[in-house]
Amino acid sequence: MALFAARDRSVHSRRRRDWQPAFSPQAIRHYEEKVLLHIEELDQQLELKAKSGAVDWYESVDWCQEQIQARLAKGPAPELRDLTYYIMEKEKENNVDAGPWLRGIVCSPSWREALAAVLHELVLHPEHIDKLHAELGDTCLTDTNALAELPHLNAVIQEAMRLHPFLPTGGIRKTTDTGVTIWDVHIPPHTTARIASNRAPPSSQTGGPPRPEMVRNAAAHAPFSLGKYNCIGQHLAMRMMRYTLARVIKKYRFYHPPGVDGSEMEGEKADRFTSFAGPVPLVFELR
Ligand code: HEM
Repeated sequence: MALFAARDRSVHSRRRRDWQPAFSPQAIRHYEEKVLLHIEELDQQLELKAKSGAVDWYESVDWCQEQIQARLAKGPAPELRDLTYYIMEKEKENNVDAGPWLRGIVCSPSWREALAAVLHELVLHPEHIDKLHAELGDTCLTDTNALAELPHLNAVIQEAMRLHPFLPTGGIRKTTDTGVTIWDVHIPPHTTARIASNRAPPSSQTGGPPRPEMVRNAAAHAPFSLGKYNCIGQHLAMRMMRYTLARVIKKYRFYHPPGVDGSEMEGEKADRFTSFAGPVPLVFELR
């Protein structure tokens, strides 16, 4: 059973405690060496295609994921500093075969779709591409601390995740023996509830990312969910996104090819974004 599906609190906490060391800052620093190699490969793919016209963003990301799938098929590197090996070994102790759903996470639609959302919003609001390019300036593109300090880069990522939530309907939660009252609504005991994410107005109405003056309560935006079941990979995911975007923005210009307007990811269609699997055609040009 996948970690997030473990509804028994004590089972979940025990398994999550086992996972925690795999997401410690030291462990993440170690994976980053590998992540940066994959970003380098993605960049090479983009550069090749930039020379030959339109690029479907997913096609390049899929290529990277195929490389990861192939590596997983060979079996994870048998050392405890390898994320997949560590988790599979820990889950074996819990009698769980983590292989199938771990593959789902590592090749997760979450971060690739979050990145597609950022690129989509940037193409609709290209003035932010220029602003990000200026903000990046001489920043070292592999310095995670420096990238984490860039306010516009982080605001753009957050705003794109708000407009295109990975889980538009929120995660599933079950009430305990007493039920729960939220504002004036009582949810009875032992009831499964799905919490709707904040429905965001389309970016054409908000003027695109980011609009700090529109933020009334920053805590209302929780793209990685909250509490004991929140995303354990969120710091890794944010770092991967910052590295990838910094590289792409620094090196390329990108826009929709003629006849494409991005409407596939807007309006009502955006509500189905989680399962969005269509092409995201963008033209990439070397700066
Ligand atoms: C932008 C990228 C990502 C987004 C938006 C995201 C979002 C989420 C959300 C909303 C949840 C909570 C689900 C719930 O409430 O039931 C979750 C859980 C989880 N995520 Fe992520 N995630 C991302 C990337 C990752 C990565 C890169 C990893 C690991 C390498 C990861 C591993 C997990 C795990 C293991 C859980 C279950 C945690 C638990 O139940 O204790 N996620 N994620």
